[in-house]
Amino acid sequence: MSEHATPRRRLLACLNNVQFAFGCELVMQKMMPAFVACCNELVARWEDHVGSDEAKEIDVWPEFQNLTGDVISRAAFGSSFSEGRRIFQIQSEQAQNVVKMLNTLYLPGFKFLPMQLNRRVKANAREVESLLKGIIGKREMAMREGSASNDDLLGVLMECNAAETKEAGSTKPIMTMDDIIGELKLFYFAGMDTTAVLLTWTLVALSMHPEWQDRAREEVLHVFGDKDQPDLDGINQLKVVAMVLHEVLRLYPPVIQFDRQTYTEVELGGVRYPPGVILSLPIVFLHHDPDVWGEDADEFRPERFAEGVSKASGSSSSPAFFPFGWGPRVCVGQNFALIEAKMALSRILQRFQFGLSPSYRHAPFPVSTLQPDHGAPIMLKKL
Ligand code: HEM
Repeated sequence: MSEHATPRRRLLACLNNVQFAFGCELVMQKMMPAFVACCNELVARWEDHVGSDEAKEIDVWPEFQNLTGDVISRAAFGSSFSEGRRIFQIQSEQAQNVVKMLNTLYLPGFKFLPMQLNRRVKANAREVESLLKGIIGKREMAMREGSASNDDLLGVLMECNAAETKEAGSTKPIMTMDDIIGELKLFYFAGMDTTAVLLTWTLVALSMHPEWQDRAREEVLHVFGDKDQPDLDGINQLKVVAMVLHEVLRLYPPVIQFDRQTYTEVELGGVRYPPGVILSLPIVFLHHDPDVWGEDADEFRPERFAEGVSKASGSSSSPAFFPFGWGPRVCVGQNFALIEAKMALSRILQRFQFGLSPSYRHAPFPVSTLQPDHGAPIMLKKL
């Protein structure tokens, strides 16, 4: 990296290292126990819930939010998991508080008034910061003593930060404590509900299409049998499950659009845009475009992805499948999310048969992600 690199560019380099880490088989191998533990806890809880009854209803949407929150906590903080879990609970509450704030009448300066909600938001923010500072402080000390592990996200970030700081010949760390706290908070927001909605819509789709549920289960049982610790090798062999997840990501992209801002004058589709123009990429519309996907664009047909993502959109020459964004700012957690989803789905398919509850109402609704507006009540039956 050039010596003229700005702190922001170096910070991005750290983030790219995280992307590399999540793409790296060795790091993902180290995170597998966290995934297995959380998925097995979920399956055990569902088994208790169903008991010996014929079939029992469960709203899988909050269940998957808990699962993905737990996974992020464990993957991000390793042994400091319990403090991580508390941070996840507060962050979830903060997200609801933000929605409440957005739903109140906006008055300038409102957020500075000592209202109950404002006080709660500030107290939560202080608690998260202090918990994160505690965890980071402990890890810094362990790094100095040479006893820190780098098999969690915090370890990867701190190790990259130390290496980048050394390379820059700087006496001050490239990423400050506040930067690291900001990145960790971002990982909760970016990685929790996105993966939870992916899993939720997958269970809904497989309930609506039992033939695909059977095919996916057949594959999982073929690869893992009744093994309760699915491994990365097996996860990488799951072709039908991957096709199903891609088709769900196409029909119900968790992030329905993302924006880009021009920083120089650019020409796009014959139109010249000056710097500073915000362009929105409507992922959800592209994913449902019949010109790209064919007349059955709105139908659930995982076989589109049988020959991989690039061949799925037929004759279209431009990329039309963007669930994780595109380009240098593509989602750093896509590998993480897909492994997590495959693992959870494998464990569920091994143990349960499922279908929609009569109380289910299909209402995908964009909040921050494309969420089920009335939850996702599913009937579960032990196999
Ligand atoms: C199904 C699950 C997920 C979906 C659909 C998803 C989607 C996205 C999208 C569309 C973006 C914006 C990309 C762009 O602007 O080009 C993004 C960014 C990001 N995602 Fe994900 N994401 C998922 C899971 C995760 C997970 C599990 C993590 C963390 C463990 C994560 C961390 C991030 C981060 C940190 C960014 C910002 C990257 C940057 O600004 O450079 N995501 N994600």
